[in-house]
Amino acid sequence: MPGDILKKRKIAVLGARSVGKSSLVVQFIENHFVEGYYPTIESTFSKSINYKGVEYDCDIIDTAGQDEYSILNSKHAIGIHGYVLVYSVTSRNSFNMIEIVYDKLVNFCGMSQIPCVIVGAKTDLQQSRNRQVAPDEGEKLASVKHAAWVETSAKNNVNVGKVFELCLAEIEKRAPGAGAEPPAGRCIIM
Ligand SMILES: Nc1nc2c(ncn2[C@@H]2O[C@H](COP(=O)(O)OP(=O)(O)OP(=O)(O)O)[C@@H](O)[C@H]2O)c(=O)[nH]1
Repeated sequence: MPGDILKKRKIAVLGARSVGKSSLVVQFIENHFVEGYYPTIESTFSKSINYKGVEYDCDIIDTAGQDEYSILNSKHAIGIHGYVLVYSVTSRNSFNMIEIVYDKLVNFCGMSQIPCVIVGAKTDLQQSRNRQVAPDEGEKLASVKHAAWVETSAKNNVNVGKVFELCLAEIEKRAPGAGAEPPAGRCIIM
């Protein structure tokens, strides 16, 4: 049965520096929160994710923080099935970076949209520091970009698993034949 075949999916996590990309990935993979800040060069993690009864063998690529002048690394666009674009709800600049990174990706891929989830991270800090990005701004940007959107706290483990479920949902709804059973006796594209 097609549902029994392990499907490989590559997900890249991008966004400005220090927005919490690594913390989100580490919380998801290793179930703990990293308090200190250790700038990432690049790390790849593997995890099997069950989504709608199908087991997906996922590579999650945690990338170095970007700024508006960063050149998109082709490794983060070629062979990637879906994207997690992270901003911090306490940083307007990091929110502005989402559109810049998104536009670089669609230009590079030559597509009008990409499977993507936009993540507003560090919601636990909204009380102590000023929240700079309102939830409806995140939601609106996501709707313009045909992306999913969610707010998270890696520290309190809020919505961390949901990020990757939403990403798989975005990938699968654009997959060839999505929503339809593959015709019997034909090849299935993995
Ligand atoms: N309070 C709080 N702090 C967080 C959260 N997520 C990350 N941090 C802190 O924010 C800082 C940066 O987190 P990282 O996960 O290293 O950020 P990053 O985006 O991977 O950073 P780069 O590797 O530079 O791109 C660290 O001190 C984390 O402990 C969160 O949900 N809540």
